[in-house]
This record gives sequence, structure tokens and C-alpha cells, in this order.
Amino acid sequence: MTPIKNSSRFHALVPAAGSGSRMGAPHPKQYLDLLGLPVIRHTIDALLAVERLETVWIVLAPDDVWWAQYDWPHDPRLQVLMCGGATRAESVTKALEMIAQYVPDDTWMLVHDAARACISSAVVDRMLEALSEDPVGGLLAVPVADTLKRADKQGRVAETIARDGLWQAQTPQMFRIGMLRDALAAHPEVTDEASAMEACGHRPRLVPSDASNFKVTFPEDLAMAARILGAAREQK
Ligand SMILES: Nc1ccn([C@@H]2O[C@H](COP(=O)(O)OP(=O)(O)OP(=O)(O)O)[C@@H](O)[C@H]2O)c(=O)n1
Ligand SMILES: C[C@](O)(CO)[C@H](O)COP(=O)(O)O
Repeated sequence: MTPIKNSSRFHALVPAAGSGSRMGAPHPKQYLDLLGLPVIRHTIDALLAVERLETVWIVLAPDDVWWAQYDWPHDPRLQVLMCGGATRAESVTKALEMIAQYVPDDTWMLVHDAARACISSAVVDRMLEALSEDPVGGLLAVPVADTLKRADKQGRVAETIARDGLWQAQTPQMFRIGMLRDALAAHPEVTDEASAMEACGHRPRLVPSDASNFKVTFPEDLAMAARILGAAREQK
């Protein structure tokens, strides 16, 4: 592969090497049926609809046997890396190490869960507008709406936590590839990219999103995702 010239400005990276253990299905949740297509296909279609994304990199597990069983968009911007790791952070880190050989360090990378299949291209475009001049980058997130309780070991309320200023982190999470690669290398224990950046002393910007961009995690989530995507289709 030759280096990509002309400093590609925005790329997306989709970690899709998880097993979906909380879904409890016989195969990974990213390949489960959602409105007649695998879950991840909706994610890919939404990202490919964002014209400013120069490449959409998909990170699969090295032993993935499902991807090859489907047809995927014939778009040269769609690229597959078979380098997933044991954790989400490891999958992202390994992919960034490969991609960083071909793109400049200041390239923006939008890391987006394969399992957030209801993402809309309009929201991603809004994120690009909000963050492209930002010195750090940031993430989609929603303010916490419910009252929060911490449980004790008996399943009783140990305390009520003030929700002021609390947000739920979503994806995409958008950072410059060089800074993100270094942050994840230093903090491999994180569950999202923003945490690695925070641990390095940065303060990622929160870009308001909404609950429709939820992560398909449990069996009942598939019906919810189908309703959201179905309603979005009807509005088009
Ligand atoms: N080793 C891993 C684990 C997760 N992921 C990806 O990271 C995203 C968010 O992770 P999560 O929803 O937790 O997925 P799983 O790990 O597959 O689910 P579970 O935790 O229920 O096993 C998913 O798109 C998943 O495929 C990954 O690329 N590599
Ligand atoms: C990145 C993420 O989707 C933000 O909410 C989340 O942290 C991933 O969580 P998991 O630990 O992979 O379930």
C-alpha cells in the first residue's frame, strides 16, 4: 500500500471485532439481522454517506468467518483490517498503528462502534463541523436524564449520585490519529478513546447527541434499533 497523499482530513474507524457476549446470540451481534441486513451494514451505510470521510476502516477479528458471507458496498472508501484484539481498545490501537503508516498524524479519525447502527450521517456531519477546528477533538454524548443510584453488594441503594454535569459517552469519538495512537498506547485499559485522551491531560469536547445513537447490546435492543431505523426511513 502506498502512502495516501494530500493529508486525508477525515477517516472513520469501526471496531467490529467483538463477540457480543451480552447479546447471547450464536454469532457476533454485528452480523445479526436488522431490517434484513447485518447490524454493521447500517453503520457502514451511514458512514459512507458522509462525503467528507475519505476512508471507512472496518476492524474485524483475525478469525472472523462472517464478513465474507455478505455483499458489501462496492465503494473504494470501504477498507477492511483483520487485526482485532482481545478488547475494544486493543482492536482500535492495532488498527491505528497500521493506518498511521499511511496517513499524516494530523488526520482526524472518527472511531465508531459497529454496534451503534442507528447513527445518522447528518449527526456525523454536524460533529465534523463542531470539531474540525478544535485543538483536541471530542465525542458525541447525551446528558444523563435519570436519577442515578449506586448499588451496594446486596442490590440496595448505597447512595444517590448528583447527575449535574454528567453525560453518557457515545461514538463517534473524533481525535487526530497521532495523538490518539499515543494516548491509547499509554492507556490500554480504557473503554473509550476519550478516556485515553483525558488520561493524557486533554479535555475532549462533548458534542450533544440523542438517545437514538445507542449501542445495540442486549437482545431487546434489536427491536428498538429496527424502530429507529424504520422511522428514519419513513422521514426520508
Ligand atoms: N475485542 C473487541 C471488543 C469489542 N469490539 C467492538 O467494539 C464495539 C463496542 O463494544 P461492545 O458493544 O462492548 O461489543 P462486544 O464486546 O462485542 O459486546 P459484549 O461486551 O457484550 O461482549 C463493538 O462494535 C465491538 O464489535 C472490538 O472491536 N474488539
Ligand atoms: C465506546 C463506548 O461505546 C462509549 O459508550 C463504550 O465505552 C464501549 O463500551 P464497552 O466497554 O465496549 O461495552
